[in-house]
Amino acid sequence: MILEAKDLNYYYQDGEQRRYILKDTSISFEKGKFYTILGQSGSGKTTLLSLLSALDSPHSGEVLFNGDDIKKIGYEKYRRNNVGIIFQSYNLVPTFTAVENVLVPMSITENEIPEDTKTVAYNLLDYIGIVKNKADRLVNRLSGGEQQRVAIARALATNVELILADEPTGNLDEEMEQEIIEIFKKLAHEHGKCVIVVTHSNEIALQSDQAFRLRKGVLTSYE
Ligand SMILES: Nc1ncnc2c1ncn2[C@@H]1O[C@H](COP(=O)(O)OP(=O)(O)OP(=O)(O)O)[C@@H](O)[C@H]1O
Repeated sequence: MILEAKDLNYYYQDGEQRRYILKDTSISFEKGKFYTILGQSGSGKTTLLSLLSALDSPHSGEVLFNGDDIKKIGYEKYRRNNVGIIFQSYNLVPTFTAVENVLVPMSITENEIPEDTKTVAYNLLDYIGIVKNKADRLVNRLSGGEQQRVAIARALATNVELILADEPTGNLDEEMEQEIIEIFKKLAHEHGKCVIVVTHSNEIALQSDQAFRLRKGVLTSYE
């Protein structure tokens, strides 16, 4: 098991009341599989993803990466070395080119990466479908689908085994959505990554190896 969440509780205080977004939520993930977590808007998908990626911490419960509590690994260290995150709104640096965006995580990771980082970054972008002349363009001069690809390449840049994505095709048309889904499948099935996508799209859920549904703070298997 590469990633495990155990009895996660997360709530907002509403006057005297606690409004639970996650209630005793447990879930586990293996390498080589493409997972989806399906839920309606406001169901807590982003919250769950932010706990799995150490962008936030639960009120109780724990997240284990390869059996180690990510709190013990250190949230920052875990983010720097173990997980690639793809955000709904890409979160790219707009004043950087595509290749410069991919170089950012490479400059801060402690993972072993080849010395010629620029070549690695260009190759990664090319693999994801961003050719050289687009790789040298400022990211805000690229289309939404292209920016999403750059965000995927950036998430892969530190050679992590775990990829987490928040509604990664939310801003894309159907054709582009399918291309991105194919990339996720390939990363899981050909490169052995663990890919976890939160989404409200049934279409993506149907194409994943395993799907869960999040509703009222409770996770169930989605058939
Ligand atoms: N600071 C806050 N105070 C109170 N409630 C909050 C706060 N931030 C988020 N929430 C609520 O927590 C719930 C879960 O939010 P979350 O962003 O995890 O949902 P989501 O499933 O990702 O939704 P979407 O698909 O719309 O992005 C929502 O009902 C939201 O209104």
